[in-house]
Amino acid sequence: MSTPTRPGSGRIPAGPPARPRSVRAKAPGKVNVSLSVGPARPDGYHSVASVYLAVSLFEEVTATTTAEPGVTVSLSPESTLDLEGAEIPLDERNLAVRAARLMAEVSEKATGVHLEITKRVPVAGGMGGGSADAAATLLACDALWDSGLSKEELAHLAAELGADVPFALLGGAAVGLGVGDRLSPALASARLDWVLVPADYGLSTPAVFAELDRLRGAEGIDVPEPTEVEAGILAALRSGDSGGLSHLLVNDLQRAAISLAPQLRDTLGWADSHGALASLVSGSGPTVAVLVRDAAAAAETVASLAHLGVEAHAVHGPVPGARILSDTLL
Ligand SMILES: C[C@@](CO)(OP(=O)(O)O)[C@H](O)COP(=O)(O)OP(=O)(O)OC[C@H]1O[C@@H](n2ccc(N)nc2=O)[C@H](O)[C@@H]1O
Ligand SMILES: Nc1ncnc2c1ncn2[C@@H]1O[C@H](COP(=O)(O)OP(=O)(O)O)[C@@H](O)[C@H]1O
Repeated sequence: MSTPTRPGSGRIPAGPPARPRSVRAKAPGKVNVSLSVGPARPDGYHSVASVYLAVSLFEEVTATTTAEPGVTVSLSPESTLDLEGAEIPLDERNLAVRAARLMAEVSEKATGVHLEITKRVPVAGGMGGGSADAAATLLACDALWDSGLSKEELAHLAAELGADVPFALLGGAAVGLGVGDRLSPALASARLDWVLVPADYGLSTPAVFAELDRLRGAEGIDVPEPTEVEAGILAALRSGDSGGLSHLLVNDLQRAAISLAPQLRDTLGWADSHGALASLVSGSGPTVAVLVRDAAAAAETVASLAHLGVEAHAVHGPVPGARILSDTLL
């Protein structure tokens, strides 16, 4: 994969372009339909084999050139999440800010930029919301600064930002190997319906991986490779066979997430006794992804949960990866 060259070396030149410009992009959240986790590697990451599915809950990022150099970020009041308790850093730790800075390093015409993020994907929920922000920002800044990076170059930058960022760029369905960043797109056009049940707390991804290591103790674990399970999942995704898929969902991180948040058992149990085809914790959790028969079943499940005071989301997948929505001279 080619590495973009870095003319700016991280320096963001002062001064606005001739006319301010604003680019809006969106990128989807994801569910890990399968997630097999191998042993910890020397760099602290774990090898994984995962089938990713992009779902119809989108983050949006509007990148606007500014007169001041540097990158600033804010959260849009259009966000559908309750952002009160969500711990989203609004400084250089924000994944969108990191994405803009990285893009500035490789863009001749980088300017100061303000990022406004519309949050819809549960924060620290195992659905890759921050990764979607980063993917949308890469695409928006690429357009804003006429960087003209290839898909390959964008994917390379995405992998520098986090294991899940390349998939948020790509979207659809894909098998992820390595740390999840080595992606092979899967043929999947049939629609699958899900209900996403967010929790009112988050789980830290590194903490969940560490808990899995603790629970496994000295168990010998092999580096995961795609098996018949992944092949079966891909076949089910191709044909939209939700019944077949329901027997194949697997997430090695689920027991670690449950160990840290035992109340997850209640959500999984509720889904199984209320008509779900299957349910599993998404990624490192705590969002629970419930596979249902069709859109009507999804609406019924959301309504039943609403009676219990739980706000869930009816979504479907696969959906496309990061896309530009608008590009405006102000
Ligand atoms: C578990 C998964 C499943 O898709 O998603 P989430 O539940 O976070 O959405 C991913 O592997 C998360 O990807 P992402 O959230 O991008 O992780 P990163 O920011 O790159 O890594 C955060 C930390 O998670 C741990 N980590 C992440 C990925 C991986 N394959 N092995 C790991 O051990 C490492 O401790 C790393 O320092
Ligand atoms: N743009 C962002 N949106 C949400 N969280 C972010 C963002 N940038 C950094 N973070 C930090 O990353 C953590 C994990 O974020 P998120 O992507 O929502 O969850 P997950 O990794 O479980 O999919 C958050 O708890 C937050 O501290």
